[in-house]
Amino acid sequence: MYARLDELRAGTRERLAEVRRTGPAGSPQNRSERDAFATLYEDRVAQLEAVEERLVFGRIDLEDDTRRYIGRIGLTDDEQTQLLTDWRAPAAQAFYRATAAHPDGVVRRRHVVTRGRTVTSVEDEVLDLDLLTDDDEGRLTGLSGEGALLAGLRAGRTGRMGDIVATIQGEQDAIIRSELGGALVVQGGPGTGKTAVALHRAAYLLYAHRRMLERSGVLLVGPSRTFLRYIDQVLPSLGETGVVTTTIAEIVPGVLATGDEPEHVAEIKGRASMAAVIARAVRDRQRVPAQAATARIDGIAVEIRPGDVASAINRARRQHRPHNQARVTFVRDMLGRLADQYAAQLGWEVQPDERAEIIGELRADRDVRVALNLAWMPLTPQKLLADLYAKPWRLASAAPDLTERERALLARDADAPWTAADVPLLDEAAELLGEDDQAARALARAAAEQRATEVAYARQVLESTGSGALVSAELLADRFAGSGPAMTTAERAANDRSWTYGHVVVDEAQELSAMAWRALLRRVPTRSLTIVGDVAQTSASGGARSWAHMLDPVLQGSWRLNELTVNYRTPAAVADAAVRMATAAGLPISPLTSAREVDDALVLTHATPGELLPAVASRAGEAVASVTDDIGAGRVAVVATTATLDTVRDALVAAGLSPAVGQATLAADLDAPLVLLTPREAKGLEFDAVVLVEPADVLAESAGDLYVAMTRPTRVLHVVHALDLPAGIAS
Ligand SMILES: Nc1ncnc2c1ncn2[C@@H]1O[C@H](COP(=O)(O)OP(=O)(O)OP(=O)(O)O)[C@@H](O)[C@H]1O
Repeated sequence: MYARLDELRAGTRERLAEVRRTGPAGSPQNRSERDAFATLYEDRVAQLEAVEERLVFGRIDLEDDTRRYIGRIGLTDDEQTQLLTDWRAPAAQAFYRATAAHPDGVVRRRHVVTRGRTVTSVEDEVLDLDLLTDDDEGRLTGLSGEGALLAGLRAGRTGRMGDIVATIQGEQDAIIRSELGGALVVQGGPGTGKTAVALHRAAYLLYAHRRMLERSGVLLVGPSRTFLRYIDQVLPSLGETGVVTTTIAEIVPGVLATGDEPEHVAEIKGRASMAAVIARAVRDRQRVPAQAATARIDGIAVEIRPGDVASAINRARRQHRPHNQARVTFVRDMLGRLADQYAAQLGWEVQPDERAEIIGELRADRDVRVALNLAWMPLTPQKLLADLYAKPWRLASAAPDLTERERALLARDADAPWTAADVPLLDEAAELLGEDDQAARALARAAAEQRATEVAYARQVLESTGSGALVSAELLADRFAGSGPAMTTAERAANDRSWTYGHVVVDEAQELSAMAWRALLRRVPTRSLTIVGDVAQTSASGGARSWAHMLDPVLQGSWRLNELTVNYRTPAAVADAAVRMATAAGLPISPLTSAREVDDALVLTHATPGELLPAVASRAGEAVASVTDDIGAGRVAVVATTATLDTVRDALVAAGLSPAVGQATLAADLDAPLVLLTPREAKGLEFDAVVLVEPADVLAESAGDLYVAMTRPTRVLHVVHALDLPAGIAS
């Protein structure tokens, strides 16, 4: 298999070199065509490089005496005989699904473990009952490929999530291969593989529906940049590089949300009722003046009269177009009325070209412009929202249903930085305002004609080179058309606010506010979604405690629920303590079975208030030393509330430990052996060992956060406390 892989790599590199050798000569059309082919081959080289580790991980022996090897990608030899079956192909499904009760034609399943290009072990499961010996009996139930699975789970954390293709379990496989259409919700407790499943599903859908998804693209939404960095190697290792990843805070291109704000302010901004507030704020910018204004053009006076403005506004609104586009109608209408006033004063019959001239003069007149702008202001989303927050009377008019106190909480300076919760509101505003798109529409018409020619040409090229399996004519035409380096679908989608994706995957979806859902659903009109999360791990006060409560209003009840129940991350003793705590705190937890036991996985340390911090430092030091001893590397996190973060850091530094701190050190934090995080920053991540500081403080902020913090470690949870332990932790 590796020999074949090497051949393919060499062949693709040769073709790439050849394309590059043709040099920069030729027409622009030739050049962009060459760039497009170069990108195509570069992508292929990158894909072939990325599958080096564990290229082959499985084999199934079938009833008809055939054998099928399962791996990261499909490989055929020169005669097109299948050497390796892509894990996503229908022919690979039995590898994940077959059980002794439903063997699906499989008599034996083999898990192959490799290091580099060497096979280090194989593990067989015999599914044909007739071939079983008594010793095998016990292995009929439980986890598939248990040895390979447990070895994978025991390995030290690297600070980056890895893929799980070799050991996907039955209940996970069913979700990964679930049909593309509709909204699929995956609920599961901590460590049940929701993130892993979401990523593998994205890779699966791109494989199974490539024609459809390669041009529209797949969007993956995660809770934070740290989290996106944590998972950023998984899709490339599965041979997929074209997925756009983002957070809600980054969903509007060009808007940088760097500001922070209290939870209760973000909660107000996330309410569904804010959609109506934004809509009213836009309408408020279409105003009839209290008095007429007068403008003088060449000594002739024209009046901008309230009655005229009112009727022009009504006519423009009847078009139901976005504010900035409807404004064009409003202005044209008003200029016509003013031209009539002007002409009536001339004393002669005005001819059409003279009338056009008058309109031109009126349009250029400063007083006319000011009066028309006051009546119907061209606006950007940023200007609308900044004015709304900065001017109490605007907010009072747009948000009559908020209390005075709530409105006061929203008040801020016009130049304050945007926060994450502002971004969906900006998106809402962008939708209602629209762009002034006259020029854009003319360009689009010309582009569409050009494109039809390009697609036809690309189809010809593909037919003559036989590259049809790698890329479609439409995609290749897109790349011909891009000037400079050929843009991929992902790059173009990420830069376009109004891009609509073929599928959207949302992780930690329980945190999304109603306004965030509106912004997201705008990007996937087909409602083809994978929504994963855990309603017990919610921390945002605008987030969900029940999927129905969150999703029914936005998806009109049209979604299907799947549950994951086996916890692959956390040792049983730690998971049990977390579940007891969560139950005592009344969280809506999912059933959770741990895949493994680890000795001494839960260590409780009680200290006096004065000794708390030294005890934390000493536990952290021990944890770093012990995971380093065990596995040569490893990751340890100290988790503490925001309020205590600084003192905890000082204590760690005083003890000679230098933790990377939370989101502030984005580049360093995931690779550092020791990090200091708040529970929210730790969400979605995992570590070998976690030192949890004063759980009662965490609980006081949010029970969901404590549940998250307790379920991050793969080996050991140290709980260090001076206050009483929250109920349930100590059994
Ligand atoms: N089938 C599997 N084979 C091997 N490892 C697995 C499997 N399923 C999950 N894991 C591992 O279990 C750990 C937890 O998975 P993941 O982070 O996807 O869980 P999660 O449900 O998203 O957790 P949380 O809700 O706590 O963030 C990861 O290290 C993942 O690689």
